[in-house]
Formats: sequence, structure tokens, C-alpha cells
Amino acid sequence: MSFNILAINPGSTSTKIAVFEEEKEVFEITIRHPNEVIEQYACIFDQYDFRKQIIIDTLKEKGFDLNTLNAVVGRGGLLKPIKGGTYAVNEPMLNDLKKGVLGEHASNLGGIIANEIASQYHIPAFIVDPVVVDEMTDVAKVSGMAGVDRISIFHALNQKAVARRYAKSIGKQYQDINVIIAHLGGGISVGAHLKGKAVDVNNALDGDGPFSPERSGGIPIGTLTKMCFSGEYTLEEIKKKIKGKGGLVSYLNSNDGREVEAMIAKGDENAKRIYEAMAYQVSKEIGACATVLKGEVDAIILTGGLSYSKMLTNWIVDAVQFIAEVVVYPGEDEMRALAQGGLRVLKGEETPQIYEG
Ligand SMILES: Nc1ncnc2c1ncn2[C@@H]1O[C@H](COP(=O)(O)OP(=O)(O)OP(=O)(O)O)[C@@H](O)[C@H]1O
Ligand SMILES: CCCC(=O)O
Repeated sequence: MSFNILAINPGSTSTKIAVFEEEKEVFEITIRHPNEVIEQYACIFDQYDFRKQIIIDTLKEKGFDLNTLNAVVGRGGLLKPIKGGTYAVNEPMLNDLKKGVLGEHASNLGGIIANEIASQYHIPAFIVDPVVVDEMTDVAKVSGMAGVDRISIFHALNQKAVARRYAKSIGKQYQDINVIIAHLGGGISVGAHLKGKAVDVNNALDGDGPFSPERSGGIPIGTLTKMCFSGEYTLEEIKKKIKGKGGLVSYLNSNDGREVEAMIAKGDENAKRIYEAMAYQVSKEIGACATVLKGEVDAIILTGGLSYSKMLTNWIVDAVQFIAEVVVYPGEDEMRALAQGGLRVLKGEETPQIYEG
């Protein structure tokens, strides 16, 4: 018997859906949501009906028969910290996704919508490697200020998918290799993966690690603290400076690597300095991860949309190739990773994990 899986990946400006027949992608569709539509909703959960309906309508337009599905898999969101793997959607998870226990993220809707569609067709719903996957060692969690722990929030789904892909390419299992993975997207996360576990990674959502197209990354906290108490900014304004209007946006008013490269091509020296600084910070973070793995690194993997950029990846390769071979997997393969996570459970290769809440 072959299994059919619907994968749902809600992002900040789009919802991606894909149908897989086992490993084979039948189709993938990206439904874009213009800013003026998204802005009508006060919080992520308020978008639930609109996003669910648009998925069902799109599948109908495509002539796809939902009765042929064996499972629905959604990208999981800001749950309480959990270890990696495939999780069956359950009540504690739905409650936490609705409440946004760790905050608002479009992927909070993934599990909720997957569950709604799956229950109509009496099939299981799963989430796979949500952004809160936490495999950090105890020592990595110490921040330097009692009461403030370092937190693992990163592109777990894509990082683990590319780690498995690299392992397969060298005839090994993810559990047998040590890799450093830099996901270079709208947000940037750099993870040290030790034998199948992301034992250290920067929190890509909250002022930690390298800056990214839209996020500030870690910045000098003394200066930030003064800004916070200057009376010049509201809490919301400061949060926006860290996430949304930080990074490339704050310096160059663009979150698009291609636009920045066009500025550089026209001779804009400041654009070059900032873009190179982003590569510099990513390289430094990779160097830090090499120490976490005590120098035993099989490969450094660059992935995410910015990895399409030769300019950026060349700077990084130049700085870190002394550590290990650098492999570039541009873009992301999250839809396949979601489907594969569901498939591993349907085939009995993995037992679904239970979210305790
Ligand atoms: N060929 C390219 N050259 C330079 N930059 C590129 C290229 N293709 C995509 N990018 C940049 O990649 C970034 C988006 O990456 P990606 O699509 O992985 O992000 P996202 O999915 O929006 O966010 P995230 O990866 O954090 O979830 C943008 O800055 C985009 O301009
Ligand atoms: C933190 C991973 C997902 C994102 O960048 O939004």
C-alpha cells in the first residue's frame, strides 16, 4: 500500500501546501497572502478560518480528492520546548498552539489546521520538528545572567532535513555524523549537530546569533538597555527593531538579498560593508559551533534562500573552510521534510512522540 500525505506549512506571508505519494511530490502550491489581508487580523490564531478555507478551496480547484489521504502533517509552531521528531497532534498541543504559549508564529497554525482536516477524514494529524525543538546541552543554556536561559528556537525542520540529506549522500545516518548547519533565510540560525542532535543553536527569533535580512541578532545590550529606557520607543517599536525591522532592513531598507546585491553592483560601498558583515557574523557563529563539536566536524552545510547567493556563500566558505568541507544546499525542502516525517510514522519506522504540554 502506498501512503498519500498532505503537508501544510503556514509562513508569515504565504501558506504552502503539498501532496506527496510516499516520497514522490504530486504537487506543491504556494498561496501568497498580501500584507493588507494579513494586517486585518489582530493575532495569528485569528487567521485560522481564512487560512483553512483557502487550503480547502485550493485543493478543490486542483481537483484533489481529500478522501485519498492517509495523513495530514503541519509545520509545528512555538510550543513548549520538545525534542526533535514527529508528534501526533493532541489536545495539550492544540491548546498551547492556540494560546501561543511561547509567542506568535505563523507555524502555530500548522498543527491546528492539519488536525481539523485530518479529523474530518478520520486520519492522523502530525507535526514534525517544530521551531522549538530543544536538544541543547545544559551547559549551552547558561546565558551569563541568572534567571535568563538561552533558548533553542531555530529552523529545526530544514536543518534536520539537510543533515539527513548530507548523511545519505555520504552513505551514513544523521545519527553518525557531526555537522554545523547555517540556515540563511529571512531569519538566520546556526546549529551544532552532534550525532543527530542540535546540541547548540542561536535563538533565531529573539536577538541571538548573527543578524539576518530582517532581524538584529545579538547586539550590545548596554546600548539596547539605554534605548529601552530612553522614553523614545515603545515596547512594540523595540521588538520591531529586533525582529522585522532589524538586520539588512535597518541598514539598507531591504530584506531582499538580491536587491542588496544590485546595490553593491551599482557601487554602493555601504551595502557591501553591511552584506559582508552578515557573512562575517555567520562565519563567526560557525567557528563557535566548531568548538562545541571540539573540532570534530564532518561538514559545514549552508542552506536557506540566501545560500543561492554566490557572493555571500563565497565570503563564508573563505572564512570557514579550514574547519571542514562546506556543502551548499540552497533554499529549503520543508514540504518534503514534513511529508517524510509523517511517512516514517505511517510506515512504522518511527513511533510518534507525545506532546505533554
Ligand atoms: N539568488 C539569491 N541571491 C541572493 N539572495 C537571495 C537569492 N534568492 C533568495 N534570496 C534571499 O533569501 C532570503 C529569503 O530566504 P528564505 O526564502 O529561506 O526565507 P523565508 O522562508 O522567508 O524565512 P526563513 O528561512 O527564516 O523561514 C531573502 O533575503 C531573499 O532575498
Ligand atoms: C525561527 C525559525 C523560523 C523563522 O525564522 O521564522
